[in-house]
Amino acid sequence: MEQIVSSLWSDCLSHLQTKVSATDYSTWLRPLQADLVNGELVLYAQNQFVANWVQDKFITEITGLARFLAKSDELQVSLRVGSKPTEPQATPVVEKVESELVSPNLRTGITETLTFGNFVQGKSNQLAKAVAQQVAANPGENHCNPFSLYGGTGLGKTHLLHAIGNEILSHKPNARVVYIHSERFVQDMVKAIKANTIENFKKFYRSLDVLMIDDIQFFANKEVTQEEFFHTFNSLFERSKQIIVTSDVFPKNIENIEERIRSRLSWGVNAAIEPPELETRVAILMKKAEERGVYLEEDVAFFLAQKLRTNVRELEGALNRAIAWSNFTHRPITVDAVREALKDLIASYDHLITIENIQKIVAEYYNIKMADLKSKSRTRSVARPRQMAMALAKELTNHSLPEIGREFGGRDHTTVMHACKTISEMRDTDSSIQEDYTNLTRKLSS
Ligand SMILES: Nc1ncnc2c1ncn2[C@@H]1O[C@H](COP(=O)(O)OP(=O)(O)OP(=O)(O)O)[C@@H](O)[C@H]1O
Repeated sequence: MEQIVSSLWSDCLSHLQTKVSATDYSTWLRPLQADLVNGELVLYAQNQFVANWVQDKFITEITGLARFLAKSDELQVSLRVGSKPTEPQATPVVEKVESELVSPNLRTGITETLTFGNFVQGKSNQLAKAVAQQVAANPGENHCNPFSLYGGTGLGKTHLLHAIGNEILSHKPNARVVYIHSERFVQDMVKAIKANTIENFKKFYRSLDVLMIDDIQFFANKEVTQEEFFHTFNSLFERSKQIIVTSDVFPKNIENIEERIRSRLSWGVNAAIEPPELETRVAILMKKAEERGVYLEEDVAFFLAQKLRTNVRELEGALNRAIAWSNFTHRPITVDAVREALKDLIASYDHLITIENIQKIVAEYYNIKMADLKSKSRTRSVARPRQMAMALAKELTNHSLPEIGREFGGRDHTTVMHACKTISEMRDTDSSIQEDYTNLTRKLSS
């Protein structure tokens, strides 16, 4: 028991040493004495001042680490003033913690809620997901090691890493699996060098079963980190331990990373993740809303998915804003409400749609000439599409009414206003106009 506590606490100290300054470590943390009392990790400080300081500044970090290392989410950590009693106190609860402490497992940085189950699959990410599932089923197996996942920002790379981690741990709860963002890896390494604990750092990363490093492009120009990563990579790879990295571009094209690392990253398997297509964006929104216990109408999901086209993180952010707005105002989330609540965000996307583009798509859709939309003709076959194009220009761009009028053969702003009003009213009463409107917005936004 004594040995278990001291090993848990010394492991905690080794990690803390790489995370806090050398002064903090030697002043506040190293002098603490540890004991297990009724299944709780009790830290003894020599006086109240030290106890308060550690409580304020370090208790969250210590608790997190102790739970990871003990693999017990229930492990409590508390501070007391004084010295550790010579006779350790034990109760049956200790048995549980004790058995957990001896296991060599480690689960660091993995978010339990990011799983394969809540990763929405579409054409853009199905290969990446399939390879990720294969890696999770057979970590360390040669042809999938290393696994490099690459693609633009906010497209689900990190989500897939966590999903792999969770899947592996669900089958092998004792596996030592670590997820770390590359910037954090660099920071921890710098601290370890300063604190003279780099050997612990190296030992730690080389002892893992699965190492996942996110956004590895941040290693660019960091020669010392690259050197350490290179040796960690070799050490893990030689022992068939799984390495997974993500990057914003194809690994061979990451700039300012040593060639020997780039070439190693292409040894195994790589998969790209692309921006999701409209239907997948809608499905993601519906899933995220469901996870938050919110019912989202499909037309709202379509509206948001049409507006925000390239980044799932922003799409999710927009949904969160809409939900917050609805909670705050006690109003339901409708298309009009979302349009109003997210005006600024939507406007930033709208500049991508031009009046000229709208005229072209509308003319094609109604099989008329673009010039007709700008002409003086008042025949119905031209006037209605013109009104539709004006309404879409008002809806999907940031142009003012006079600006829109000018682009339609120099018409007055009241004509545009009238067109918007007519189309809006007809959408409520005439299903074919509503259908045209939906089809056209989809064409313009995808
Ligand atoms: N297919 C998907 N299904 C469900 N959620 C998704 C999907 N793709 C992305 N997300 C969500 O979008 C958000 C952003 O994804 P993530 O953080 O994984 O992006 P990333 O590709 O790692 O971005 P970055 O390169 O900026 O780190 C997360 O909340 C994630 O859960």
